[in-house]
This record gives sequence, C-alpha cells and structure tokens, in this order.
Amino acid sequence: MTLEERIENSKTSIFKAVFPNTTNHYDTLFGGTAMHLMDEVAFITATRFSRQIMVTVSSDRIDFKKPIPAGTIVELIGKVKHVGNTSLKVNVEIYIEQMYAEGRELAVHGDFTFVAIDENKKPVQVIK
Ligand SMILES: CCCCCCCCCCCCCCCC(=O)SCCNC(=O)CCNC(=O)[C@H](O)C(C)(C)COP(=O)(O)OP(=O)(O)OC[C@H]1O[C@@H](n2cnc3c(N)ncnc32)[C@H](O)[C@@H]1OP(=O)(O)O
Repeated sequence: MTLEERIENSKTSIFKAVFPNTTNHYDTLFGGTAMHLMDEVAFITATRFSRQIMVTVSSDRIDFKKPIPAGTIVELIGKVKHVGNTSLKVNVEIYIEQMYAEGRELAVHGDFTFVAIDENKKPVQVIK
C-alpha cells in the first residue's frame, strides 16, 4: 500500500450528539471537552495508520471558530498530515450538523503530534 493509501485508509470519523452534560453556561460545548474528543480521534487515527504504540507529544494551535450549541451533532475527522521519523502529525476538524436540517459547518480545527514508542517507552521509527 502506498503512503497516500494508508493515510486515506486511516482517516477516522467520530460522531457525537452534544448533550447538556457536555456544555457550559453559554449552552455550548466545553472547549476542554472538544479538546478531549480531538485528542481521542487523533490518537485513533495515528494508531490505525501505524498499528504501533503512540503517545501524544504535542498539540499545535487549536482554533475555535464557531460555538457548538447543545442539541447539535458533531463529526470529528482525523487525518494524518505528516509522517516524520518517530513522530506523525494528525489534523483534526470538528464539524457541526443540525439534527433536523441538512448542512454542516467547520467549527474547530487543530493538529496533534504523536510519537511511536517501544516497550521501554523510547521513541521508535514510524513504520512507513
Ligand atoms: C472508562 C472511560 C475512560 C474514558 C477515557 C477516554 C479517554 C479518551 C482520550 C483518548 C486520548 C488518547 C490519547 C492517548 C495518548 C496519551 O494519552 S499519551 C499520554 C500523554 N503523553 C505522554 O505522556 C508522553 C510523554 N512524553 C514522552 O514520553 C516523551 O517526550 C516521548 C513522547 C517518548 C518522546 O521522547 P523524546 O526523548 O522527547 O523524543 P525525541 O527523540 O526528542 O523526539 C521524538 C520525536 O518527537 C518529536 N517531538 C518531540 N517533542 C515535540 C514537540 N513538542 N512538538 C512536536 N514534535 C515533537 C521530535 O521532533 C521527534 O520527531 P521525529 O523527527 O523523530 O519524527
């Protein structure tokens, strides 16, 4: 399989309904909850790409462009954007969908970097 095919195959989506237990006093999704979900989808993407033990080493700037209201559906999409020596970078986007209308809009995006580690927790080469 080519690198491009592996990247495409490891693209990962998670859908969530935004229920009130995940929202703040503005009735929108907590930023920290959004980041938790982003780390999770990025981790799954990195793991599905490499099938190696991966740990988060860094998150780049995360832009919250639109509030995510309670009562909507969100889709998180993770995609590998760069493969280094022992690390790889995953881009994550969160889209908002209304429950009872078509259409979606990009609300949040950011990048997460993971390092492949061995049984001694030391960095190892990402298998390309
Ligand atoms: C029951 C219900 C439960 C529900 C529950 C749900 C939970 C749902 C959440 C799921 C979420 C899952 C997420 C799991 C993943 C963790 O949670 S992992 C836990 C958090 N992460 C850690 O603890 C990692 C701690 N850090 C380390 O152990 C070490 O720094 C590492 C990662 C082994 C790297 O070691 P190092 O000696 O610093 O490595 P070094 O050789 O300098 O660099 C290695 C590579 O990393 C890159 N790098 C290093 N630092 C950086 C940096 N700051 N920025 C970018 N790249 C960097 C280097 O450039 C290098 O890249 P390559 O050129 O080789 O490609």
